[in-house]
Amino acid sequence: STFYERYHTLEDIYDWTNRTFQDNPSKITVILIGSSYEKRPLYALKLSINNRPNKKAIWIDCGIHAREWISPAFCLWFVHHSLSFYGQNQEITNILNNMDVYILPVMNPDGYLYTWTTNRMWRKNRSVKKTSPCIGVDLNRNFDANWCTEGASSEPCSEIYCGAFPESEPEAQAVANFLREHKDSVQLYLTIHSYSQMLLFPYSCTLDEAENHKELLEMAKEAAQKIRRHYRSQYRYGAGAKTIYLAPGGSDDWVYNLGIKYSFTFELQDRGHYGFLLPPSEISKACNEALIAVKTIALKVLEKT
Ligand SMILES: Nc1ncc(C[C@H](C[SeH])C(=O)O)cc1Cl
Ligand SMILES: [Zn+2]
Ligand SMILES: [Zn+2]
Ligand SMILES: [Zn+2]
Repeated sequence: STFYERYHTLEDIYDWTNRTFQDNPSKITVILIGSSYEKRPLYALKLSINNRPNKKAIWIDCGIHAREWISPAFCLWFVHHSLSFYGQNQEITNILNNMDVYILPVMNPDGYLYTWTTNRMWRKNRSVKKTSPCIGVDLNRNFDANWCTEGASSEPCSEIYCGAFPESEPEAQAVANFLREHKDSVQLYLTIHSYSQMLLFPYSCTLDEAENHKELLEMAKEAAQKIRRHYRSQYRYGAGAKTIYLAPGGSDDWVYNLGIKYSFTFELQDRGHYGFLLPPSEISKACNEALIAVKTIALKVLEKT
């Protein structure tokens, strides 16, 4: 439907969340995992097709960075595709028969709203610090992974401000708490960003290699190859520090160190032509590419366990 080929306001996404639950009460549950700095709810959808005992799970968060609008669009796209094609598409059927999926469409609702009302290029959350006129923490520098070392800034006015301390921000704390509670069932962590068309995995916070580096590289490579074959788009892939930049405090690194060994950051379309301002006409291609990557990686995780 064309609903999924448009960007949606925060209000629309809350309404969509509710409607999706109402329309699929046996497959969807809505979980309040916390609230934002400005007290907006952080709702995650749990997609669970059957109640097979001790099923494993996938976690997908979107919208950690406010201006990266293609990210929440993908979370909605993923839920829609899963519900529409379960039982028809062999890959999604296989994944959902064996795994539950937690989807957090907007991890940074205050920032997302701000990009609709005030500043389209906003990145951070909207937390206020008494001792500074500047607002916001980069939520992807606020996790406890080499926190606030090189690649982040302790300056509140910086776009990569790490916050007062690890998990100082309620949005980061909500996700970290949920994953700490569910680390034994969540096997695959995906966090969706834009832009630059990359499939990244730990570490970004250090140049050291992750202990399952070869495995992660193989999975990312296979996903990038499938995207190229189906959509002729080039996605670069590799460990974050070498592939994009050295940066500490990211969610993927923290989740990895928590023990969830399959952890990826997707940077979706494009490569800079439109950048964060990817037009709605490009949403379907961008989301279908991301979908291929999610399916490829999820199926490989299934094979391994
Ligand atoms: N662990 C990480 N993984 C990926 C990235 C890249 C994103 C791209 Se917008 C960022 O800069 O926050 C950054 C970090 Cl700190
Ligand atoms: Zn549709
Ligand atoms: Zn980002
Ligand atoms: Zn980015």
